[in-house]
Amino acid sequence: MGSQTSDLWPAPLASTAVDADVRVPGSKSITNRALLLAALADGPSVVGEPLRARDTSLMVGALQALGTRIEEAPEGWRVSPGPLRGPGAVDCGLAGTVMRFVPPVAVLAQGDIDFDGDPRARQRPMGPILDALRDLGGTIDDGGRNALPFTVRGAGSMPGGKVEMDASSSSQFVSALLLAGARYDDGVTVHHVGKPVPSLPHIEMTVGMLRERGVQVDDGDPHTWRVKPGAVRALDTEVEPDLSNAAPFLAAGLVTGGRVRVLGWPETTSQPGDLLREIFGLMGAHVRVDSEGLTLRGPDTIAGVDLDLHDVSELTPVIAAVAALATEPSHLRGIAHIRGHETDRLAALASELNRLGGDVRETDDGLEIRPRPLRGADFRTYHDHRMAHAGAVLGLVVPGVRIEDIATTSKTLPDFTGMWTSMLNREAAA
Ligand SMILES: O=C(O)C1=C[C@@H](OP(=O)(O)O)[C@@H](O)[C@H](O)C1
Ligand SMILES: C=C(OP(=O)(O)O)C(=O)O
Repeated sequence: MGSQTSDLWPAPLASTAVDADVRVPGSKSITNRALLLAALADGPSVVGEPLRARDTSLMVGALQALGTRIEEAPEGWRVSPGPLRGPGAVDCGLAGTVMRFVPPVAVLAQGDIDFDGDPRARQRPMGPILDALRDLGGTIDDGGRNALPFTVRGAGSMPGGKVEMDASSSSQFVSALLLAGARYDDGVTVHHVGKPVPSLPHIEMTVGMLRERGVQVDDGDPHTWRVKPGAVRALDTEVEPDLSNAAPFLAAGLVTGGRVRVLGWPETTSQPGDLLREIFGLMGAHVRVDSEGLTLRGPDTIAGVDLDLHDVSELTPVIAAVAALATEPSHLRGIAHIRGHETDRLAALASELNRLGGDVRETDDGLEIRPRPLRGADFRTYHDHRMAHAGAVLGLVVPGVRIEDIATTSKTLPDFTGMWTSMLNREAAA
């Protein structure tokens, strides 16, 4: 990969301060939860304004493989639940939300469901969720790998009950059990044991979306979540813009000292990307939300930050890119688990920022970034959409950055290059 020139995208340099309105498509995390809950619901519903990207197509394909009908509707996708059944095959691609969220549904199907994904997907942590499903009464044949590929031998129902699980390597293990748990005979009680669970806002998103659909969830005790058995009510919804995918566009305003407005920023949200307001504010940006959206105005110089990103770890690549352009050192902490994301993001960020002449050191649980003048080079992305976003941000101000496999952005933003170019041409990127 990356050895051929055709794989390299010359990242556009910003000739002036960016000044643009941007519309980002729907949230990956909300779209895939809404689809899955619609497939488990007591009637048909519409997922409006969904994200249409690789991760959400994979979720659609997975649910269809289990017997759900999903069709185009004027507002988005109409989901008609059917009896869950195998045999079937699920391609997880590199989507954490598919490989973690769908097996707890597959145990409810009648028949065998085979799961596999991209080569890197086979290395992403799966053990805790597979063990938990077995403890709750499911049968999974993984050849002793505790990882993809595996077969869920669906029995048509699932006992459920109480389970202990170490979710320190991904919050998605907890979300996965909660999302399907209402359909288990005894519901589900998940008790986390181990180092702190990362990305807690994503678990809060899961709990909120379950409650919106009438599912009773008790999250009052520390490290414990209880879902009562019962129906998941069908609900027509509209997906919010993906605030994590807004990160590179806002960063463009920040690093060029320009202005970027992300249209339709929700007033209240469970998305961790909302924390960008605070984080980019600490880095010197002026940020304001009004009825139109969020407007960021970039500073003359970028401040260094010392941040624990445990709760918002998917924002790390773009924050690291901005930190490399600051006037002071930064320390990003609490993110050991992102070594298990699309790639080992700590290793990838250190290696690519240093390839551009940066001075970045990996720590056990984060990165130390000491800004240095950067120079153009080929920026590797390791099949990671957010590495590509980081490279594009750097390329705005560092001449000669070429990004390997920019198409990897299709995981969550198929038209990333179109949106990026429109932003630089001062048009609203729709
Ligand atoms: O539940 C979700 O939709 C997600 C949870 C988080 O996973 P981790 O807890 O593995 O970081 C996040 O990083 C990922 O992008 C999406
Ligand atoms: C970690 C991420 O994705 P996934 O849902 O595949 O875990 C991400 O999008 O940053």
